[in-house]
Amino acid sequence: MSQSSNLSSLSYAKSPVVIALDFDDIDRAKSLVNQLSPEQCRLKVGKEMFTLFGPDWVRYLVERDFDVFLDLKFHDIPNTVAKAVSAAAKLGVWMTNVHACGGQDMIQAAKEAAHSSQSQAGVSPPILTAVTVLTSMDERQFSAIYQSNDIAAKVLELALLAQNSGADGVVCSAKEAVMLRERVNKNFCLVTPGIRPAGSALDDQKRVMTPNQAIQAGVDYLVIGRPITNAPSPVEALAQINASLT
Ligand SMILES: O=c1ccn([C@@H]2O[C@H](COP(=O)(O)O)[C@@H](O)[C@H]2O)c(=O)[nH]1
Repeated sequence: MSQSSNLSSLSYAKSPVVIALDFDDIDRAKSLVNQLSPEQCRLKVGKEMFTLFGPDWVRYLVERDFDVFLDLKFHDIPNTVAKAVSAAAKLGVWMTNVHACGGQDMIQAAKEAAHSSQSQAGVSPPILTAVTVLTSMDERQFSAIYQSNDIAAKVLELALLAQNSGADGVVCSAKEAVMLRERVNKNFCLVTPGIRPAGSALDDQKRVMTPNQAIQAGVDYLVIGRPITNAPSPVEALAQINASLT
């Protein structure tokens, strides 16, 4: 089945897969991007590629009409985060994010910055998401920080804080999606890294689900890096993931 016919069986105009482009070699990244189309996937630029290659790399992807998630997880005083989000919005990114534990004032400042910058730049404002508890955390690591084993309760607390502060959604594990879907607004967006097709290496991810389990749990966007980028054929790996979504 072709990639486009795989997608036509879904209810999305575009695939919900966001490929995490975590490369230290820009030529390898470009070679992959040049084999992809904006209907097959969105693209995520994180700390590694942004630090190595900067805003020009983001512009390269935006100019090719990809929805770009700038995943820099801002966490600082409100003024600093607002200015960083404003800069991201002016790059024309589709989504950017902050850490929810930066608090209400920081998230509100980020949201206001996203909206005011987009009107100056004449582009749509980026979706603003807030990171709850990293998907690389298990109960052992979590309890060393929070003196509790209840990751789901902290994810819910941070998601409600984010929602009440104006964020459009959260980054969480798909394991928390069913619980969140019952408690957050219908259009609050759930973005989930820690996605592993059955049989894939977990790497440093701890709270994982398969792509289709995540979609069934109510996730909006699946962030997937190494299972695609380290595959013998990343394009084929993406096609198989898209085809697995029901
Ligand atoms: O809680 C989080 C937040 C962000 N990430 C990012 O997602 C990708 C996941 O890549 P994989 O190779 O599929 O593990 C990566 O860029 C992380 O920085 C996350 O994993 N968990």
